[in-house]
Amino acid sequence: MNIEKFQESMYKLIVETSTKLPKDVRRAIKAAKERENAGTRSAMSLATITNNIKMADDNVSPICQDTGLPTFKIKTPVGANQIEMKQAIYNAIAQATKDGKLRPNSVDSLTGDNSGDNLGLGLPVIKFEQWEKDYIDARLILKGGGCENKNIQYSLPCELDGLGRAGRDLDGIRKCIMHSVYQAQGQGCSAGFIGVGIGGDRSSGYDLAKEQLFRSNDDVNPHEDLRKLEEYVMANANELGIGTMGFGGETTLLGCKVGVMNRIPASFFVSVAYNCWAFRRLGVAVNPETGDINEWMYQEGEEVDFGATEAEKETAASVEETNVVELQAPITEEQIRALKVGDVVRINGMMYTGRDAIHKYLSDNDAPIDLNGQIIYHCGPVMLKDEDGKWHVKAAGPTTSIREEPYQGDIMKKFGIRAVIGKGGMGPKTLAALEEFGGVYLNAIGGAAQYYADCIKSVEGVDLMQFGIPEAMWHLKVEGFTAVVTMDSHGNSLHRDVDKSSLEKLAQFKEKVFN
Ligand SMILES: O=C(O)C[C@H](O)C(=O)O
Ligand code: SF4
Repeated sequence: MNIEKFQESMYKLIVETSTKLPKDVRRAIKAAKERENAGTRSAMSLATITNNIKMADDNVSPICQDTGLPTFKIKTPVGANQIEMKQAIYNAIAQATKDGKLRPNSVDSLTGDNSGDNLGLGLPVIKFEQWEKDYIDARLILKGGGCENKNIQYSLPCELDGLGRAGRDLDGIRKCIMHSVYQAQGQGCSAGFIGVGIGGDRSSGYDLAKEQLFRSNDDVNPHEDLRKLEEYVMANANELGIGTMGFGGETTLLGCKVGVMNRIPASFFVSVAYNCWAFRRLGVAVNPETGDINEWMYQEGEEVDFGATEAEKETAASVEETNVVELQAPITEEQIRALKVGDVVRINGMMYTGRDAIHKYLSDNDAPIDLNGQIIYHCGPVMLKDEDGKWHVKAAGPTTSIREEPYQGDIMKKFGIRAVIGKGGMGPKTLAALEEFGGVYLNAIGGAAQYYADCIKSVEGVDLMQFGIPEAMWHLKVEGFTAVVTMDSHGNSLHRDVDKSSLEKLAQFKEKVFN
């Protein structure tokens, strides 16, 4: 095999997967967009999402800043040198990271050190299998952390919120799947895709669930019962009304694929792998002699192009109908108290990134800069340094805020921070702090990393670089950065409301459907 050529083919697969959504995923997003009523928050979010997909296409830049945990599934003809292929994949991963197509995402679990090149113990994941065919089938999924955290595994029988008992039968499985969509809310950047694995043990069950994410979203399950189950979930999950980013709306789920394997008598697992709308998985058929790509997978059918001008117009139009407030830090308590859930804010000026490592750090240490009246952005961007040592933002969407729940309220009070931007919402502790102190939670559109990178006009500095690129505190100057107030200083939370109403709707699916 021409291994240099194979490495080049793997590099192409990585770049294409990170920057261009496959056609089956685009079709699902397009259909969701057509279902959503113009002018709603969900419609506005979907317009931002499609606009972002288009920008990623045009810029050949990551669709989302979290380029995930790369997982390769490779089938090789008997005799192919898998050791050599593995090294070529490592090289291609390191190169794609250097080129800003992947965020350095490989972190030492104990020390927190970022390897900087996406390599390290156990990463990337590469699963080889041999087969009788005469070509290499190489598939890649880049599954981000926010949606990965919303995976869930049920051990039947069990009691489920809203649904009651789930027994060891098809109907119990049905309840688990409906519950899995409910518990994800908008935190995994809904609308999402789910892969479900029935049976196995805890680890093979999850593997089976993830395996389902490699099926085309348009296929039909050949197993009769599973086909019925998939169709049932697709027909009913949207009734939960969680909507894009958990804003409420018509589309919550874009795909559901279910697989089954045997189990041992005592165990009955239903494992669900949740994937965000930024469903980045592609595949190629490679010639085992030349290393060239013969064919791309998941690319049947017409091009689904999200025309930028049309999307931009729609985004702008839906924003105009809402109350738009301009914000510039430092922000006063009075300005914050004037904001209400549902308002759209447009931010100009400075904001500072802070996510997991920074929140932990700030709870024990002083801030490196004066944060009084400032805005914290829950974001781990993709950054590149040019020859002059200047940093450039390549992708910069929000991260899931709920992880900072234990710290957020205390830190806002300690440093006088008036606004935090993130996605998926926060819990009761933060809501109480916002009310007491005069703060606001702003929801940006998860995954819209190109859209927000475009709003960032310059990088003015960086602190705490020892935490690595995604976790450092970046000083960003923005223009026209748009987000929605979803938690205000009057005790209102859109997230709490959508959770409550979707739980009520979930209870409508309590009655037996399958025997
Ligand atoms: O790590 C990130 O940038 C985001 C993460 O994928 C998330 O959804 O929270
Ligand atoms: S931020 Fe959202 S879109 Fe990006 S990887 Fe995380 S869950 Fe997916």
